Amino acid sequence: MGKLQVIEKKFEFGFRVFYNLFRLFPLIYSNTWLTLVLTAVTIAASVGNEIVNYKTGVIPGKFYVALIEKDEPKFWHIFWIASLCYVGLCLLMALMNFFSWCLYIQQRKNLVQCLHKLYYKNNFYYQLNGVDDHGIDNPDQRITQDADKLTKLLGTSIIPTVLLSPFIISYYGVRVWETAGGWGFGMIVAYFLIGVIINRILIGPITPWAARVEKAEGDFRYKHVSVRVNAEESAFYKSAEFEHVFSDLSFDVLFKRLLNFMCWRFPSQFFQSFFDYYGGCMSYILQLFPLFVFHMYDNLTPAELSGQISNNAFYFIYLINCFTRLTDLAMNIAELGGYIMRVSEFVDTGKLHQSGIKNEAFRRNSELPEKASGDDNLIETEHLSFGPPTNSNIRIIENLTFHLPRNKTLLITGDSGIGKTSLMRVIADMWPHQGILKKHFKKTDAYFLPQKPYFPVGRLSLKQQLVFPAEENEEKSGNDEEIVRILHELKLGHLLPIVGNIHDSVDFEWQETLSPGEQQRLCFARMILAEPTVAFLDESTCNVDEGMENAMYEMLRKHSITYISVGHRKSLRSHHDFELRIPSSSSFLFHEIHNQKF
Ligand SMILES: Nc1ncnc2c1ncn2[C@@H]1O[C@H](COP(=O)(O)OP(=O)(O)OP(=O)(O)O)[C@@H](O)[C@H]1O
Repeated sequence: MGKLQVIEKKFEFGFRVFYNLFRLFPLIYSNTWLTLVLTAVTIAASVGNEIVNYKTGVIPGKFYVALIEKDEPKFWHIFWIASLCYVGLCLLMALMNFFSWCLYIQQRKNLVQCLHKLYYKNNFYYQLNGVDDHGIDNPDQRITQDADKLTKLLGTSIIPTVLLSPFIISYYGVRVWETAGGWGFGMIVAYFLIGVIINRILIGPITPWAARVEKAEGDFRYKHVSVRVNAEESAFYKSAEFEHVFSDLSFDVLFKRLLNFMCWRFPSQFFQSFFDYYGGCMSYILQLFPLFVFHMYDNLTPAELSGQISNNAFYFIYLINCFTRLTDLAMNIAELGGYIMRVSEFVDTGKLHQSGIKNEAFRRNSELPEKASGDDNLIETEHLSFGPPTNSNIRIIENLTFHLPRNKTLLITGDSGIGKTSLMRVIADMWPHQGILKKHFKKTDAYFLPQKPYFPVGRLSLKQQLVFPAEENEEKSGNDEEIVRILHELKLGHLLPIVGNIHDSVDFEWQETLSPGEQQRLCFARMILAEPTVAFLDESTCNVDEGMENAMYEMLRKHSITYISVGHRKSLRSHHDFELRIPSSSSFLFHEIHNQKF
């Protein structure tokens, strides 16, 4: 029945993955000292674990000697030491695990905070979600999931192993060299190098598939979020069947990608298991050097020989194990590659946005000499033109010129889709423009009331919703009596008993519960409380009756707020001094309204 468009992205495993990881490190270690301390503590616990591991590794050899020699006091002595060593080993393993998880959550916190800083700076989140995603699919997924998986792999697996390996390899390498000579050591290194080469070939496809799986996970989650947010609208449309089919389709895409991912992991998984288990066999094969080639143990008794063979096997297997741990990481690193590419792509686009390279045209325009006349006007435009930021060839409005006198109100009218809201976007500096736009008011004195009411989620209290986006305890947040009065004026008094104390969190989400008209009036109350000098109202009374519309405009005048409205209703004319009619993208009618009633 349905069909979903699937766009594959090309991410490859290679040098770029490591280069991008290197560039992400300042973000992952942004809380530098704490993260470095946690890294050091994790490494210290790992070192301690290795030392105790070494102690326990040679215990079986000692048991062999004591048992074969039938030496009971020696046996009990080894027994007590062994018991202590194993208690210490388990404690250190638990500590290592604990600290590596602390490291992971700290790294995640650092990375997420940096991503948030980038996301919410200069409206980057609006750019990605509302204008042009610049190829950054599911930015929320990158912040919530990819950053998590990236730091989890890094903190709990990759960093401890990679930092510790050189020391363990050096220590056990020397031990192996002493017992099995250069040949024995060389054989282990060769074994490792073969493992690296085969792994490099096998893990190549894992990175792109890890990235594709992440994208599909994001799309699947987004489909469900969208159904959840729009459940009522969807139910009115009786679209359960449609949602069902498209939810299944969305999961099918994810399923196929997961299947591909698992298939590409299979050879790598097989090889790694083989490499690990065959390593155990290698530790006995290597005994041929001290025993048969160098004849190092010809003078030992059978008991001493069995102890020596057990110890040698431990050294060999440990060195091989260090190398196999590194090659085992390969699959993790390949998977990590996908997350690194997705997160670094987000960061790069964010930085590009912040440095304004994408908005160079916009900046050039605002640097044009502004010819418009003095500040006896509230707002002035001269040959103002703009189009969607995604397509510079399209012009929504072309050569718009008008001067709105200070303290005068303006109504913008025109057919649906002609560009009224877009003009608001330009005035709010959210869209670039050509030509001159002069605003004789401070940015902080202007308030834009968007067409679609917005209530942040989190079961916020009524007060928090009303002072949004300010914090509840900020100075300019209106006192409680004033809030109650404004709510009654807007016929929202019935909400007060529902919410109880206006400072307490509620047990519902505002946007899911309030009627469109209530939402519109509550947003209006929020604007009145913000005490702006100029208000831009985008169809802010379209969901209320004319009586309420009159009351709302009366409130604006009472609070001395100059306003510019967008709307279709004829009744709005009586509340405005001027009208800007936009019959087409290049013809405009700006005139004074003479039939005011107030
Ligand atoms: N982000 C965007 N990218 C591309 N085109 C866009 C974007 N946003 C809006 N448009 C297009 O710009 C045109 C003007 O849209 P706008 O929302 O300004 O219309 P409007 O006059 O406010 O309509 P209405 O009265 O229905 O609210 C429309 O054709 C719309 O499809």
